[in-house]
Order: sequence, then C-alpha cells, then structure tokens
Amino acid sequence: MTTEQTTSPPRAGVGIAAQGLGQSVRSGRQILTDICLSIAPGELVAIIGASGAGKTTLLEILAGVQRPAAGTVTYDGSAAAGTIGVVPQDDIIHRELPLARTLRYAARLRLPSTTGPAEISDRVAEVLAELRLTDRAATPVGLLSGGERKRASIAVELLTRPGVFFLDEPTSGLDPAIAVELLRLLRALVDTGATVVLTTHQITDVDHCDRVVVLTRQGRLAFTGTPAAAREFFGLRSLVEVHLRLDEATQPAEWPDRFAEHRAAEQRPRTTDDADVAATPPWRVGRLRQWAVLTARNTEIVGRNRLTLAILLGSPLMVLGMFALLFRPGAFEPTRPSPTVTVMILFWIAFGGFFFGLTYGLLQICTELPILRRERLAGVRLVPYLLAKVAVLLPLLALVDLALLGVLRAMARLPPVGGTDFAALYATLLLSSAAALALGLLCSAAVSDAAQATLMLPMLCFPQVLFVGAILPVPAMAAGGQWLSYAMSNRWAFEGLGHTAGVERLWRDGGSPLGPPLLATYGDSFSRPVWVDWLVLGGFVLLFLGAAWAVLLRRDPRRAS
Ligand SMILES: Nc1ncnc2c1ncn2[C@@H]1O[C@H](COP(=O)(O)OP(=O)(O)OP(=O)(O)O)[C@@H](O)[C@H]1O
Repeated sequence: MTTEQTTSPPRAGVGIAAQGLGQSVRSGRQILTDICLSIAPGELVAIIGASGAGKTTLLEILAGVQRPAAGTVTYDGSAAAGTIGVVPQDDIIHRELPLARTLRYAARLRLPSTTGPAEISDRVAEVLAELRLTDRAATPVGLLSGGERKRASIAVELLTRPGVFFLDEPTSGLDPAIAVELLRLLRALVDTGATVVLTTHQITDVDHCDRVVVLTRQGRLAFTGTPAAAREFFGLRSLVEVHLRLDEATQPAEWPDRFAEHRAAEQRPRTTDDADVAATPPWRVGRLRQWAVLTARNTEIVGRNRLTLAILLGSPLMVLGMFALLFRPGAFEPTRPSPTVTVMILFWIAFGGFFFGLTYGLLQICTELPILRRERLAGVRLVPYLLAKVAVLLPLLALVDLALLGVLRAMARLPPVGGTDFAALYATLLLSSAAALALGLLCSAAVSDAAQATLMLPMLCFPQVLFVGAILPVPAMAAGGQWLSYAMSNRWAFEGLGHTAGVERLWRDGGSPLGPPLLATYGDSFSRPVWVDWLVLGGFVLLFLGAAWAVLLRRDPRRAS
C-alpha cells in the first residue's frame, strides 16, 4: 500500500503523557482515578477494560475532547495537541453524499484556506487510495459496508495528516476478517509515523498493538506496557482472560497497587519530555470560508435528498391548498367585508409562516449532533454553522411564503393590495418564518434526538395559537395571557399583517355591521406601524439564534469537566 504520497508532508508522530488523570460525573461518582501513562510517538495503543471501565472517557480525555476533573495531558511536552484525528464510535458523516464529495467538503473545512481545488482533489484521492476506498469514491456514504464506513470515517481525519489518531472501538460490529484488515491499516498509519490510540472490546486486537492500557472496572490503571509484558504481569497465556483475572482481586486497588510496585521497579519509560518532534501547530479555516463550505454542503444534502425536499416544499403547498378550500373569496371586499373571516385568514397565514419556519428548523441540528461535535474538534465554529443552516433554509421559506401570499391574493382571499403593501405583507411573513426557523434551530440544539424534537412541536405551536390575540383578542385575555402574548412572535406577525391589510379601516368604514364592534374588541391591535413589528420579529430572530449558539456552546464536551 502507498503510504507516503507526493503532495503530503511527512507525518510526525506525537508522544502523549498523562499525569494523575481523574474524572467524575455529575452524581459525583469517580469514573477514572489517578491514571498515569506515557505513549511514545509512533505507537499503536489499545485501551481495554470491562464495559463501563472508562475506556471511552480516557480516550476522550487523551484526545482533548473532554476536560479531566484532575490531572494533565501533554503532547510532546506541550499542552497544545496540534493536529489530531478523532474517530468516534458511530459512523458520523453525512450519509447522503458520495464518499469523495464528503471528503472534499471535509477537506475544505479542515485544510488551510490557501489549499487550492486541485490540491484538495489530490489530497482526497491520496486518502482514498491510502484507505483502499478509491473504487467507492462515487458511492453515497450510506451505501458503504460497515467496514468501508469505518475507513471513510478515518479518511476524514486522515485528510490533515494528523500526528495522532484516537479511535473509539473501531473494530466493533466488524466481522473478524474486516477487523484485522482495519488494524493492518492502522499499523500502516503508525508505520508512516502517526501515533494511534484506540479502545476495544476485542482482546485479539491487542496482539496487533505495541502497547496495551488495561483499566479495572473502577477506572484505575491496572497495567500499561507491551502485550507480552501484560501477559507476563497478569500470569496469563492469553489476554482473553484478563477481565477474569482482574475480577479475582479482593480489593479494587489490588491490581493497580501491584502495577505501581511493578512500574517502580521497571526502567523509566520514554516520556514526552524526551520527545524531539513538535506537534504540528493547528490552523483554523476562516469563518467566512466555513460558512461557505457548510452552506454548499447543506444545499447539496438537501438537493440530493429528493424526498426531504419534496416534503419541505410540498407540505406548505398542501397547506396553501387547504386555505384556498377553506376561505371564500371576497372577505376583504370593502363594500361587503366579512370581518371575522378576515381575522381568521390573517391569523392562519401568520401561523402558516410560523409553522413552516419551525418545522424547517426543528430537525436540523439534533439529527447531526455527533457530526457537529466531531467537526467542532476540527475547528468548525458555531456562528458559521448556524448561519449556514439559515442560508439554505431561508430561501426555501422565502419561496413558500411568496407562493402562499401570491396565490391567496390572486384568488381574492387577500385584499387587492398594490406592490408596496404586498411587499410589506411579504416582509412580515418572511420575518415571522425566520423567527420561527431560529426558534426551531434553538429547540433542535437543545434536545438529544429527533423524537424529542418532534414531541416539542405541539408545545411550541399551542401558545402561538392561543396567545396571539386572534382567536381571543389580547384585550380580552387575562393579565397573564396578555403578558405572555408579547413573547409570541406570531402575535407581531398577525398584527403586522392586519395593519398592512388595512383591517382597522375595513372594519370601521366597511359595509359590515359586525366591523365596528369587532374593532372595539381588538382595541389598537392593528394600529402600530408595521416597522415596529418588523423590529420585534428581527429581535426574535437574533434572540433565538443567539440562544441556539449559547446552548450549543454549553453542550460542547470540552467545556464540561
Ligand atoms: N456523562 C455521563 N454521565 C453519567 N455517567 C457517565 C457519563 N459518561 C460516562 N458515564 C459513566 O462512566 C462510566 C465509564 O463510561 P465509558 O463510556 O468511558 O466506559 P467504557 O469503558 O468506554 O464502556 P463501554 O465499553 O461499555 O463503551 C460508565 O459507567 C458510564 O455509565
């Protein structure tokens, strides 16, 4: 296999030293205690231990994904990790795109901005060849086999030629032959100078490694050294029985204590202080380029997923059809208006804009949180990430809002307003959709999965129906309801639409006896200049996007101890 390629600089393996690592969870339970270990540059290392022993936690701390509650990790003697590759357990790259496209986007997000398109193509081709995926380049990621997907996931990280790779259970779920092939691949990476650290449940994987780190069930270090030394230390012919041997201990600290004594007698291992290779300084792609790449990728994902696109555009059209069937024409006819119908038309248009925006945003983030988490490690920032969502979805919303207003006006369900007023109606509806989109993104950032997001939908919609002031006018609400109505973006959209549609004049001066009493009930709901409604709706957009940013920042594992 080709390992060193023409366009890539040689890789420098990174030495890692962990001192006194400890981690605890919210309940206060200690899940890792006083882990001290040293990994030399260019070693292939397996972390093993029973389920729940803390393997993933240790890997994430070593990779800088989690902050330890105690202790330090240094890379070649420095606290800065340089360029590292983290390959999580789940297959977390977008499944819709062909593999080569996925890698191109990943490269544009990870490589320095000065890297030109030809260089990116070369790098992607190199990585595909290195991971023996060249013939799968045009296959959508979702159609790759489990082993190929795992290699694809490694390929994403290989693009930057990191000096150290961390892989969480790379062989889990793979058949033994594919697992061995993957381990050989990792060995080939090590042979090019990289340091590779992985967790595994497959004890046979350890035989392919230079070093094994054994954790007890209590998250203590029972051993670190070569697999042969581990067999000798535990008095085993095969490490397959290592968990049984650990469980024979009468005290949780028995093996860690024995190992501490053994280590004290052993020669001092090569530590990172001895290391002579500096980690590559990390670079970060600029915000604007990140936004452009993410927007292009989102657009391509939406475009390739025809069914999603059909639902995104088709469901508003269905709603539009329902409105056309529900409302008779001529409710805004000045000589014979139907005041109660005008309220309903304006309210349902406002609610339609809100609902489309909300549903567009609600599944956007929660369905790709692991991808975001991974890309955050590669330097992706949250502002470009959120704005790239808006950049793709807002034009679609602009299209459906325009269709909604245009068709209803053409079918005489709206007043025959001129160009300026139509533009004002459109601006109100689009801002309302944008606020709802931002609210959807916020909720999507706050939940853990699509099921929770879907459950939130009624909770978000009900108040935007009840407290908007359409079904029950704001002056007729209880005091609490009146206060709550200020927080409903839909209220400002409904009242803004009503102002531009001229309902006050229509009810007061139109030919319906129902108009004046209705106007008395609604008070001055529609008398505000529409730009005030626009300002408020714009404020909601910023508020919800800001809150989504804050929530995502809080969820960043590197902030948690
Ligand atoms: N955020 C968290 N909150 C509460 N408990 C946690 C959290 N993260 C991990 N744990 C607990 O810490 C322990 C170690 O978890 P970890 O995932 O590191 O173990 P593991 O050895 O990788 O397990 P497995 O082999 O089953 O994947 C487990 O008991 C787990 O339930």
